[in-house]
Amino acid sequence: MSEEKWQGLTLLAGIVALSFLSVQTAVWFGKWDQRFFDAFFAFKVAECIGMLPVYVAVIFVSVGIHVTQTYMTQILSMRWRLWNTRVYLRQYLSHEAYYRLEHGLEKADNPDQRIADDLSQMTIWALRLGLDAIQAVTTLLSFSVVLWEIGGALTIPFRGHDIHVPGYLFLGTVAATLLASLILEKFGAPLVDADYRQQHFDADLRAGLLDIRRNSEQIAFYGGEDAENARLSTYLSHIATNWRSVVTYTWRANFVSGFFNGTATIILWLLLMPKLMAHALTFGLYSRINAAFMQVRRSLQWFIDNYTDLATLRSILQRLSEFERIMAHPFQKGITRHQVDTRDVEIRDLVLNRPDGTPIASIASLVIRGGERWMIVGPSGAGKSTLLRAMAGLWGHGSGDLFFDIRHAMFLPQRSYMPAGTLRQALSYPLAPGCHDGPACGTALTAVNLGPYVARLDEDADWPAILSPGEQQRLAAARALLLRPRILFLDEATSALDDENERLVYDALTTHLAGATIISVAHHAALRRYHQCALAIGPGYPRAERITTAREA
Ligand SMILES: Nc1ncnc2c1ncn2[C@@H]1O[C@H](COP(=O)(O)OP(=O)(O)OP(=O)(O)O)[C@@H](O)[C@H]1O
Repeated sequence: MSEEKWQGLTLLAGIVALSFLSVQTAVWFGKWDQRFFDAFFAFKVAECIGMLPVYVAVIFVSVGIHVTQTYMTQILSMRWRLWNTRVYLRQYLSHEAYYRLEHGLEKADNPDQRIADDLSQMTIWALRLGLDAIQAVTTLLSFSVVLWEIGGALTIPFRGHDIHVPGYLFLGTVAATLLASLILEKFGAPLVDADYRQQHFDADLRAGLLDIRRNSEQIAFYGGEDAENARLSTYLSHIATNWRSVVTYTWRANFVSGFFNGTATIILWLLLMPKLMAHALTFGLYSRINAAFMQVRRSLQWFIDNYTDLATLRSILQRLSEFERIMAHPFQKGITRHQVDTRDVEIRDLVLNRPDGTPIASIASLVIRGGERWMIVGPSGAGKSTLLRAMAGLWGHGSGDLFFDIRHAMFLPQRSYMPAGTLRQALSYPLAPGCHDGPACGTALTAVNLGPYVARLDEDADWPAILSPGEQQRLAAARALLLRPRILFLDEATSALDDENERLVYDALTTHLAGATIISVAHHAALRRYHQCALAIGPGYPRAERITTAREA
């Protein structure tokens, strides 16, 4: 077991031990109360004053126990949250789980919220409720014994016989509390469903707001404020409607529990009547019975009082386990990739299907020799990007085998990712910013006509917003120049460029990456001259065809 886990378990054991101690101090206070009030009402002033120093000392210890327990719980909660989040992040960021969650057959909504919020909520709720439950059980056990012992037996005369009911105070308390709890459960149950729905509606609103942030420019161009307002208003109205149910159900549940709490002492008084009639009750004894009664009642009622919180925890755990299941669910792997240590790319009997099994395209056996440059063409929707996804291991629907140097291949999509930070970070992605020296970065940027940005390499700015789509595509091409892959796949990676810049980028790629195998998905006919072969796929080409072998480059 890791040191982190040991530390966590030690903290947990410490908290549980403090919880036992805290119950024991409460038991001690009960006994002390009885002795003190008996002396108090017997006017034994000196005895009362003599008992106070011990009382103060035990208060000191009991407060210390309580605050230390809270402190340790907070530390454990944070450690557990960090540990859980690290585990989830590792899973989320491995085997393309983040991609599968968005594009797989089963999607998980708002993964960001699950990792950031649900995990934090889960640790807080699970610890609080778990420790409270332990405390409730310990309290129940300790005070049940007290109530059973000091309550004594009740003798009921019945047809000339005396029936003895042992521990009648305890049994009476349990019966009354369970009855009240059943009534409360009946009134509280709809609140659980309403709370669950509320979380969903809140998440919808958050996701809607996030959509606006992500697509602010597109929405602004369309002047979509009214449409967005209407969409968010719908979410808000769901929240408002459900909120009314939450408030109504809360009112009902609170009323019932408040009424029971207010009248609980009457039940105790009624239970104590036989003792009172037998003159077997002193104020000290009453005070001790009252304290034990309250503790037993509260701990029995704990599960009902926390019914909604337990339901919240259950729904969080449900969401997290669903998320975990989908994360662990691998892509359908009908298409197999094989690592080979050459620059060749070989496709064997490839069939690309949609997730529902309908065919998109098929390519019979084909070998692209190392250093060759191929263009993949075909009408929109023919399956060009899907072919590249299969090459990248992101598409498994279909069958066939792909052989190439997976470890030294690079993929440039149409929209390249720009991480936040400096331009050097964006340029070096996915490697660390220090991997390439200044002159190498400068040469790469200049080669793709981004020379003016060389001086700003270390500027931390919102580069995705500053760089135009065409500049971002050129920056991505510069990444390839720096990374020097053996095989480069481009999926409309120059679609946003004018002819002149597109020519510049392809000139740079073919010159700097001489010897690399380049496979481009592109619509621009002008790009044909940079490729020796073209592979057409689509409905007009049931099998892929080599439509030209002329060396035009
Ligand atoms: N996740 C998906 N679920 C279902 N169908 C999909 C999915 N992704 C792609 N498709 C379908 O697969 C087909 C091929 O899509 P693909 O993106 O590969 O086309 P393309 O040839 O690259 O088109 P374009 O030239 O317009 O970029 C399309 O009919 C598309 O609707």
